[in-house]
Amino acid sequence: MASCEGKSCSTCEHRSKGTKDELLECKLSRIKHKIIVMSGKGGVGKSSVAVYIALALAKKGHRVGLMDIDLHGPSIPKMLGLHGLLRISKDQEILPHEYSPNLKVVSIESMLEDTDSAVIWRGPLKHGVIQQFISDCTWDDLDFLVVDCPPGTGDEPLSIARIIPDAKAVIVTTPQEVALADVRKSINFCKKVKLDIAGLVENMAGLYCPHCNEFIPIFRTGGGEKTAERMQIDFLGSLPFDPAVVVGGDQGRPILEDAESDSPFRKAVEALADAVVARFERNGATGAEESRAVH
Ligand SMILES: Nc1ncnc2c1ncn2[C@@H]1O[C@H](COP(=O)(O)OP(=O)(O)OP(=O)(O)O)[C@@H](O)[C@H]1O
Repeated sequence: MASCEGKSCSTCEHRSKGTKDELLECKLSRIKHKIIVMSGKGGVGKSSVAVYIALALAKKGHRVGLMDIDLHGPSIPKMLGLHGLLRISKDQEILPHEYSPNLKVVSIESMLEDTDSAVIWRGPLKHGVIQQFISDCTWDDLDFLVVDCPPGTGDEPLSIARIIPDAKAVIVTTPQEVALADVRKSINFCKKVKLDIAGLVENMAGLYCPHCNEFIPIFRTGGGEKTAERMQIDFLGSLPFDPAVVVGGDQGRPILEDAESDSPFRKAVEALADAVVARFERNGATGAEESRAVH
């Protein structure tokens, strides 16, 4: 079988003659770094973290794909103000939404006629949809693929860990000590499915008062860093709570788009993207090796 060697998979022999697995392998070989964003529990801001990491990486000049596999509650198109169904090319490839020249986005929501319809699929069917998403998408060459999973350790994270064996997990948590149990659950899941861990991100870590700029640690602070240390995984960074993130998410206009903004949230997102790049380009011990040391 001829390899793609930089040509589009839609024209290489994998599409017409290769097996599904060959096509998938071919597509994955063209994506340098794969990030799976996950969390032990819902509502910690996992999708927002996925969106802001992807946006910040794209703004720094990396070619980024953002994939929403939260099949039961996809939120990424809404957060980015993307409307309409995904188009299918004449070669039957899925054409992602082009949010910006460096950022392409696919979501299950953009494949459904009725976006309010509840998706009731069982594990094997979900696995097939996720596999097809990756192998049938025209991603071209990417520096980063950022995958947003539903909360918990169910079918979707399991499928994606199997489909993309060289991915690394970014685990999102909030600063409270009680979040520790959920982080431990995510780490155990990664160990079980042999998914490397890139590190931990703490979200909603305090609020800067919009009037006096005083820092208010709503959910306490520093819990994420302490947790990462205790679990022997990398701490990638902390994002403050910013009411503008909620408004931006609801209006489909992420706050990084505001060129004037010099907010603590924006600076924290940029630092987080730098930490992600450093983590993925660093040689040496992998997250899995580090997390294996956790008892
Ligand atoms: N740092 C932040 N500051 C302010 N609001 C935030 C922040 N992070 C997330 N939010 C808001 O919190 C809400 C939940 O965020 P999000 O949907 O990203 O969470 P999630 O963990 O992906 O949820 P789910 O469990 O449904 O997948 C959204 O309204 C989002 O705008």
